[in-house]
Amino acid sequence: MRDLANVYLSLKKLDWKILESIFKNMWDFEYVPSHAIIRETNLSEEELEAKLKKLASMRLVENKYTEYLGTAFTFKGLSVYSLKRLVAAGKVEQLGSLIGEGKESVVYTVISQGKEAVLKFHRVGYPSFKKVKEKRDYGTLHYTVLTVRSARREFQTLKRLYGHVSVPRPIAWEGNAVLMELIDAKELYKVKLENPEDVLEMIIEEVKKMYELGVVHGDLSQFNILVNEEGVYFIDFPQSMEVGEDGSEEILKRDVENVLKYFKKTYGIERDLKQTLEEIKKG
Ligand SMILES: Nc1ncnc2c1ncn2[C@@H]1O[C@H](COP(=O)(O)OP(=O)(O)OP(=O)(O)O)[C@@H](O)[C@H]1O
Ligand SMILES: [Mg+2]
Ligand SMILES: [Mg+2]
Repeated sequence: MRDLANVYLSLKKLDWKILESIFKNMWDFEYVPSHAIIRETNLSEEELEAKLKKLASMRLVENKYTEYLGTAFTFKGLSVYSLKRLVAAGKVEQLGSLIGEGKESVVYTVISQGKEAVLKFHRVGYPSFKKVKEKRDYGTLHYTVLTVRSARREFQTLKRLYGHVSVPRPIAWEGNAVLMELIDAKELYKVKLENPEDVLEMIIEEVKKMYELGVVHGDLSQFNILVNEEGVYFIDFPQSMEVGEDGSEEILKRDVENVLKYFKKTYGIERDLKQTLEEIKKG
């Protein structure tokens, strides 16, 4: 994913058409059959096969021969195509630098409407999709469909919270990519707080507001809270849940417990879990 800009620039019009066709059809096929792409691109069988081989050598697609030739996006392929859609929509002008590469995402800075912003590419279930498939029954959906869902969930949750809770402003969502405001702040675990009691209160206040808006973060910890002089910010929402959804109370408890444990371990602050949860839930 480090060479995303070069890959992007090397793709020709016809390559983009093929990627577009895979995107359109990936909801219905684990491997999109070549005939579906041929119908949309007017390429011959031989031309398409040659193109798909080239795209596979660039690690943008994975081809599979069964009764017919089928193809599916890799994480990189879906990401570069999602970027293309954001560029086409006028949301991204320039790709910046890679600022984070984790299990579940690759995060870049970009220039969006003249300002620096964050572009997060989701990759849930990648690369061990087979395991995911065994655990929960997704039928023959390709894992790329799951990454799109995860991106959509993050975008929708940010939209719901922005303006009420301290989260980055969501700008756009395409494919597995979420474009949002860049927060100039550091992860909580990297910072030595001078006023940890106040910061903990601010965090609990925000969790309470989220709860009032019907959202449970789902992955709250010192890694997904950013802090600067002005306050605290919450990021990383693909696991977010609706209040009232099955299991959401347990997840809320885990979220709050993570935060309280961190403040106890790092700053020796004692705050009762049960009481804190009651505070969050009382209107
Ligand atoms: N809006 C933002 N502003 C500034 N930095 C951000 C923003 N969004 C993400 N980051 C940075 O990118 C990192 C990864 O983002 P995020 O936590 O959303 O993804 P992740 O999938 O949890 O990554 P991981 O696989 O490491 O768990 C963050 O820890 C943060 O450093
Ligand atoms: Mg994170
Ligand atoms: Mg995460």
